[in-house]
Amino acid sequence: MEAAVIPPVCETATTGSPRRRTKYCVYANSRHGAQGMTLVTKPETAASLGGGALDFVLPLSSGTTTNATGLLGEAYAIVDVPGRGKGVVATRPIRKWETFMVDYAVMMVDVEFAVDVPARRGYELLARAVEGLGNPGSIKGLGMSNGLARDPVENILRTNAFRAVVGGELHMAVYPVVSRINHACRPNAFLRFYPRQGHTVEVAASQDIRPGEEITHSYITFGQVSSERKENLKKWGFSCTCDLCTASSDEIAASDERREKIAALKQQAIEAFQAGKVYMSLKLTRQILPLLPEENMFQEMADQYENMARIYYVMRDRKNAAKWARKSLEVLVEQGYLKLVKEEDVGRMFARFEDDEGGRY
Ligand SMILES: C[S@@+](CC[C@H](N)C(=O)[O-])C[C@H]1O[C@@H](n2cnc3c(N)ncnc32)[C@H](O)[C@@H]1O
Repeated sequence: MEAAVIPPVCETATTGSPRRRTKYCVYANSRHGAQGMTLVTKPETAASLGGGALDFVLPLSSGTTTNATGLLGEAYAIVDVPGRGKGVVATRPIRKWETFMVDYAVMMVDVEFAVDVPARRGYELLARAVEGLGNPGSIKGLGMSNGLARDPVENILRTNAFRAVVGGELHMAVYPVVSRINHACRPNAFLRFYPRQGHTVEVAASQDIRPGEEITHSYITFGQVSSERKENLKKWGFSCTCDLCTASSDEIAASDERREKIAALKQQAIEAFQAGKVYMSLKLTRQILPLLPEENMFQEMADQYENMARIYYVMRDRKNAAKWARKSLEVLVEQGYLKLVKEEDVGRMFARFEDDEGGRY
């Protein structure tokens, strides 16, 4: 395919001493992937990525097709969700752990750009970055719900961007389809990022999802109680209307109680292990395991199974240590982080326990 890389357009910051003023450029390739790709970054960062910065090979997963509005798979559709703008719903049953969506960053902006470049010129460069895409509509149509932004592209970045490290520098990255997925405090899906593969993100189900059901992921760390979630979602600028936050006060209180219990047990298990009370630590960790599914805290399972393996390892019970190590690795396979469980992975886990001198839980 003929390349469609436009010559970079640059701007030098007006802050800092004249010799050390940072330069930022817009690099765009309108034919990268389905939508194009645009990068607003320092020339050194672009250079560190080599010639392939805007020319990643984008492997489309099966079941994913492209159309004018973005990467659309047959498993989901983007629809209006009352009170939450747009959202994503399942159009067929999605099985637990199934990977049903793949998306790519189409726009990445160095986080320091907004601080270093004066607003008016910065907004011009951002607009140019969007126009450099093969399909500017994939960015322009995204949600804007940030009350502090003074420019539409800034608003889109603030509402939708994820953090991404590009050439060692922190950037904001926008994914046109994944950005449509709303937050839930007990979500039914999760994201796996692949920064070294063209900043791809995959979305997988953490439970069975019915047709018509909204697909959600968590914008914040899992397992928080309602008051903490409210505080942490403030920086996203919305008050959450997910199923858990709009449940009855009894249900919210029961969930908070379970989450507090899990947090307390985790803390006590660590303290017992560190004090050399391994039987106590084992007993406490065993109590955590059945509580996790009740809050769908699936992303903790592998860690807790690994903790079981570590405790048995320190107790010199190699048979049980290997059993729990395998269980932990099996969870990572189910969740798509690992291809398969190899015996050498169990050995590697044990070597890690040795390196930690059994001291770290
Ligand atoms: C990344 S966007 C998600 C897609 C967005 N709804 C759209 O129309 O494109 C984040 C914005 O969606 C809305 N949103 C996401 N999850 C929500 C929730 N649980 N409750 C209320 N609003 C939510 C908020 O306006 C938030 O700033």
